[in-house]
Amino acid sequence: MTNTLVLVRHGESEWNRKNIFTGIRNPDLTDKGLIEAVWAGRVLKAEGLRFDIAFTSKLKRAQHTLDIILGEIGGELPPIVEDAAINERDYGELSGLNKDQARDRWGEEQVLEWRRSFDTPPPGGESLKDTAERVVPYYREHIWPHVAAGKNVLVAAHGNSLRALIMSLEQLSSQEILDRELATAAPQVYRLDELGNVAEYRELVRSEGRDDGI
Ligand SMILES: O=C(O)[C@@H](CO)OP(=O)(O)O
Repeated sequence: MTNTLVLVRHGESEWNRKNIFTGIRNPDLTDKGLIEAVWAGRVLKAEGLRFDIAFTSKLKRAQHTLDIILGEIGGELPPIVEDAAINERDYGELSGLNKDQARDRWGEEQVLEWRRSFDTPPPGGESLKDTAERVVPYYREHIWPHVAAGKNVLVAAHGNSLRALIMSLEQLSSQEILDRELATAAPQVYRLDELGNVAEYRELVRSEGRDDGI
């Protein structure tokens, strides 16, 4: 038996648009982010997927994305669990700063290391490793049991909290996760075996200029 777990990063946020480090700050979606979330809901519906339970963070860009997706899929709403354990990685002192200005101040290499290294936290913030240390135990205790019980589970969260989870699911090395980028609102569809190993993985990606309503 394989069970379905879908991970989706929130749609474009106001701070993604402005190129600002966000972390656990709380901007909402842009108009484009809203449309992306609608697209994600429609494409999941077109796949014939319905969800028995959904998880999201305490941040409104992820919650709003989830609400839109579930609304597009329609039918009875599944229970929704909100937990700070799957919040975005805390960017510490970088939160609220423009990414280009941060590069001017600290240099390209330093900023890239804070953004994409595995275990170097930005000042006052969390590394991807720190993020994994809260996301993965939460997944094992609270999310996986539903998948294991044969339920379809949707998780709407954030670029880095999901990268931390994907690293564990796909058993990627700290080197391999560095290049893994998640597009906004592109559902990552996993079929997991009874041990939680990935039996099948597909990313549903938007192609620009589609005119079929999806
Ligand atoms: O600002 C953030 O919180 C994240 C996600 O958008 O940025 P980065 O791409 O640097 O991980």
